[in-house]
Amino acid sequence: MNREKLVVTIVGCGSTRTPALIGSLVNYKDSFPLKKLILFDISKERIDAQKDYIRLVMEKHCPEVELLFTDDENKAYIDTDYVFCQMRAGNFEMRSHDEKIPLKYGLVGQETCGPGGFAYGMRSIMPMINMVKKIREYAPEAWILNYTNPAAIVAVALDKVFPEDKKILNICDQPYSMIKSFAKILDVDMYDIEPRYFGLNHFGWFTKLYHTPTKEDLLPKLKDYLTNHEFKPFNAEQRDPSWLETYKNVNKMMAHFPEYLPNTYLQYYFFPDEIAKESNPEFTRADEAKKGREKQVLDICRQAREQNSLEGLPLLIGEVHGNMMVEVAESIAYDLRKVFVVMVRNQGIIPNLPADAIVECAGELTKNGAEAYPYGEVDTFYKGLLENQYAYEKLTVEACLENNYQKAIQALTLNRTVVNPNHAKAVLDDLMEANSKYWKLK
Ligand SMILES: NC(=O)c1ccc[n+]([C@@H]2O[C@H](COP(=O)([O-])OP(=O)(O)OC[C@H]3O[C@@H](n4cnc5c(N)ncnc54)[C@H](O)[C@@H]3O)[C@@H](O)[C@H]2O)c1
Ligand SMILES: O=P(O)(O)OC[C@H]1O[C@H](O[C@H]2[C@H](O)[C@@H](O)[C@@H](O)O[C@@H]2CO)[C@H](O)[C@@H](O)[C@@H]1O
Ligand SMILES: [Mn+2]
Repeated sequence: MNREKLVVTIVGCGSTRTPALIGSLVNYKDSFPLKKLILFDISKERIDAQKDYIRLVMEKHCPEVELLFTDDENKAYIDTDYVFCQMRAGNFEMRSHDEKIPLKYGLVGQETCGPGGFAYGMRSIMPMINMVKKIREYAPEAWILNYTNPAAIVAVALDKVFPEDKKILNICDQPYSMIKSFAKILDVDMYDIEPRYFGLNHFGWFTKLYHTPTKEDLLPKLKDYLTNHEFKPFNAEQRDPSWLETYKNVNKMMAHFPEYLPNTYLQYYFFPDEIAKESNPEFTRADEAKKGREKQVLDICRQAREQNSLEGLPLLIGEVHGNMMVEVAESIAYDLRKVFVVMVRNQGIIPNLPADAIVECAGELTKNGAEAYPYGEVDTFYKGLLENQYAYEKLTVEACLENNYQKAIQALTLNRTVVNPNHAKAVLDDLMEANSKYWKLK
């Protein structure tokens, strides 16, 4: 395969998902060949923590690829073709506040949903806007593939600020991860499943699962299986308890609404009280991820640095996040028209939802970006849920861009995990205090 070699920049390379992303780039080096890999982060400390492992892996598997590690945003985007963006404004320290503060008020504490997702969105919007501006200074034609969360809020903000920039694609790996889990249950190849899907990011439903070799819709068969089997992720043996609980709640949601298969994130919007009550305010997902993935990856990187070799160390591969990032870029780079659940401006894909909503639906990734399949109108139940959630997203972005406290109260009051304006005010004031370094509303 003789494909043009590319320059890729990873923003937020200090992410503990980066070593596995490097493994995915190695995995796909023939079909997504690199000329240069630029690894950028604002924290030199976090770059240095993983640099040796990454360098050793690339020297072993892709010695021809030029590597640049930098904390200088004026070096990060020179001649780049693809920007993989995975920053976390405020790091896990602020994620922990996002997840713990709402629990003080009996509200869901979560990374991307509810008041935690609101606060995270308020922190992420300006750094993401500044990043796009900086990229466009150096690489006006580069594709910006954004994974930074909360993707729903970030996507609405970037679309509002850069409406004419056609080379920004926001992406979520949860549908991809769920399809991988469906494939294991159905005993088919995940790449033979072509989904149909509708909703917003972290707030959507699978409606069809076409098996491309037979054209059969496998969703009825999967739903039948899930009536008497717990839904488990494909990699259940490696997942932390909170994720297993999350996947199990899909069964619970389908008991009420059996028509479509819900994204796991809908659990927070249908069962907010139960989930808040079952949460441990001393040990939330941020703590679980630090104890799990973060510790495992940093230990491997530390050993590589100390021994200056990969001896006895695994080649980490991103079975979901990393592989998907590369497959998305590959499909765009070489116009492969691969089908993903993508985030696009609605504009009639779902005619009875706001045209400016950023919806999640199935589509093909081409050299011009996502070509979404028209979905059609959604029924009243879903329309009510989605219009309410999009109004929350839109008001959150406006509150941030206008520093508007009242719009923040409206956004949180609309959010299905909050509802009561007394709770909205209490949690907003507490989150604003904790986030005073990042955002302030008047
Ligand atoms: N879209 C999806 O489905 C999906 C999937 C997985 C992770 N994520 C998101 O990816 C991001 C990374 O999460 P993680 O846990 O892998 O990473 P992490 O929290 O381990 O590290 C994030 C890195 O971002 C860096 N950073 C912060 N602000 C930055 C800025 N302005 N410019 C450059 N770098 C900056 C930090 O220094 C840190 O090294 C988060 O936003 C997370 O929610 C999204
Ligand atoms: O709690 P974390 O930090 O482990 O993951 C939060 C992210 O969860 C989703 O992505 C998951 C995916 O759903 C899961 O199955 C597994 O493969 O890891 C993925 C992340 O690499 C969600 O889509 C993201 O938005 C969250 O940030
Ligand atoms: Mn996601």
